[in-house]
Amino acid sequence: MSDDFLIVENLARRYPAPRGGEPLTVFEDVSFGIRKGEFVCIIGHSGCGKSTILNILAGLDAPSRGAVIMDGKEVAGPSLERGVIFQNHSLLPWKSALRNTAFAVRARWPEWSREQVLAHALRYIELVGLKGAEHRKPSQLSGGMRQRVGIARAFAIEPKLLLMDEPFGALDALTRGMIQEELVRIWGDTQQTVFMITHDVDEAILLADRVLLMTNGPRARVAESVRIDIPRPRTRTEVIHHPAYYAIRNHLVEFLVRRSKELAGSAEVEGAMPVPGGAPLEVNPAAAIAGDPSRPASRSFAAIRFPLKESS
Ligand SMILES: Nc1ncnc2c1ncn2[C@@H]1O[C@H](COP(=O)(O)OP(=O)(O)OP(=O)(O)O)[C@@H](O)[C@H]1O
Repeated sequence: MSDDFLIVENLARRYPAPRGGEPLTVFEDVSFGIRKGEFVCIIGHSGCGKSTILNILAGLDAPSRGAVIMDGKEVAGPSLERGVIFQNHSLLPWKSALRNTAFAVRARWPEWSREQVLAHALRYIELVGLKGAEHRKPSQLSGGMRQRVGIARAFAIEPKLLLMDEPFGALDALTRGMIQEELVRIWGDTQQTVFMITHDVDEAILLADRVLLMTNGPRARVAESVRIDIPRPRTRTEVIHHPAYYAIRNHLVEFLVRRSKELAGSAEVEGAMPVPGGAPLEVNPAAAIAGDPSRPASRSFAAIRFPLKESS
């Protein structure tokens, strides 16, 4: 029996065809596990079903087939045990940064006193670097600051599982980099279990313990689970100098450019057969160069962000 904290078993999501006909199978046979305290990113082309999977993990959507088990219990609806951060932080516009965070904290621990709630919320506001701006309303904050409030709010309720749907997608590169590093630090402090969608290969390498790679839809599946074998703590500047960095990066980019399409919709393609139970193939691109830091790193890919907006 698996000792994973989160178990995703043979998940499929189908939608009825708009005018009769064959239903649309967005993904099927999606199976993976996440250990407690693990940071897992998922990458795949636009439309393969990443947000749908995240919504199912959150309990905001239901699968057509399969199940999600968290901490031994089947996920059957939304719960404060799972915190979600979306690209649009959805803050309450009439409440300050502190009150937005406190609002969630009160919902999580209704028995707490007002002082306890505010002190707890303030701790997380400080953790995301917003001390001094805690009384500002969302309209008085920059996009990056608003996203930090969203992160503070999600971490403050100390969910058992934190789900993030492209949380930095709307931010400029500089702000994005700063907040990514803050997230690395906060995650290091809190050891949350995290599942995050990103289109940014470098972001995934900086943040994740493992990256799940999805084939193109329809009938998408998680084909590979790629280990990011780079020691922590990681910083953006140091991570790119690690000997394993380009091996990992090239593997991820190569999957997205070529194999995500080749493996799409078919488990019969040679090399694409998932291991029994639909679990993804375990890959460690760093293993080949482990113990050989002198090996020259290939730099064959320039900065690439996904999606490339293509169907299968
Ligand atoms: N209610 C619905 N009815 C029919 N099809 C739907 C519905 N909701 C989503 N879909 C389809 O499901 C597919 C997966 O959508 P989803 O948003 O999960 O993809 P994604 O991988 O997160 O995409 P992106 O990277 O662009 O955000 C899309 O093709 C979408 O058109």
